[in-house]
Amino acid sequence: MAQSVLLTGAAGRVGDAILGDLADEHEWRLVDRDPPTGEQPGEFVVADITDGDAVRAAMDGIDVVIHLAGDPRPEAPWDSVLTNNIDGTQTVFEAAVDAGVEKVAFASSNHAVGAYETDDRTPDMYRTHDDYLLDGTELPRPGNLYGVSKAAGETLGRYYHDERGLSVVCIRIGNLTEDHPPIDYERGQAMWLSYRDCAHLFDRCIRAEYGYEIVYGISDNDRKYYSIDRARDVLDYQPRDNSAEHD
Ligand SMILES: NC(=O)C1=CN([C@@H]2O[C@H](COP(=O)(O)OP(=O)(O)OC[C@H]3O[C@@H](n4cnc5c(N)ncnc54)[C@H](O)[C@@H]3O)[C@@H](O)[C@H]2O)C=CC1
Ligand SMILES: O=C1O[C@H](COP(=O)(O)O)[C@@H](O)[C@H](O)[C@H]1O
Repeated sequence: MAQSVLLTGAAGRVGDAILGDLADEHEWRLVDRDPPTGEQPGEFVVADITDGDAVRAAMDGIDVVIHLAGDPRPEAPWDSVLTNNIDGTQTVFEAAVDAGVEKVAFASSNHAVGAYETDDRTPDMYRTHDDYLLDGTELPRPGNLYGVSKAAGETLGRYYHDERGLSVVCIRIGNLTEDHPPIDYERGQAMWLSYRDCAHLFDRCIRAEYGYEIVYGISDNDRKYYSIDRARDVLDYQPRDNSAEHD
């Protein structure tokens, strides 16, 4: 059955990947502070996610929220991540609970755990002979303030699940690129997420049943230091791409 889905950050790259494959699969309401370019698959609300009134209005009649909006730069300064990523995410979770939304999928990041990539582990952990693996049960270990903001978003999700009854899945997205994995970048190849696997993963977040989860969002790359077992088990994520199959 089609569900009513609110997609924040719809005008960005991850939003583009999701809507590229799923435009006809659900009833979409799109939110971004940047106005749309071209035709959209649903109502487009131009709003900032830190504007509580606008976010509450956008939640009306919504079953599921995919929350992407935020500053995606690993080098983003504290004032930006505090406003866009932490305050904005709290505003979205709070409005979702108030509106009786069932589930929220939160775009977390590999950078929430970037500091596990210590000097003694790298670059081996990016290569197939190495078996170092993070599975989503480890504590956050950010290597920058952007990663801190994503860990904060995951913790907000934990609170809104435990105390406010929301189903929440946090996707620690790897490196999304269109058509092929990053070139000459071993780390990016190990955490590549293809556009079609990205769309499929978020489709599973819309359709699956869960309580509170943290999963990694990468394709089925030969070398991976993030496990996708939890995404497979809980969401029935079945990726089709593998960075090793590209030159
Ligand atoms: N692209 C990637 O490989 C990865 C992305 N992510 C996360 O996924 C999400 C989406 O990332 P991308 O699509 O790559 O970034 P993007 O910059 O292409 O898209 C983000 C969108 O959010 C909007 N936005 C930002 N702050 C906003 C605010 N306060 N109110 C309303 N709209 C706002 C922007 O206008 C933009 O359209 C981000 O939260 C990012 O941290 C996480 C890991 C990897
Ligand atoms: O969270 C994010 O991660 C990806 C991959 O990180 P990078 O440091 O290897 O580039 C990044 O491209 C994206 O912009 C960011 O939001």
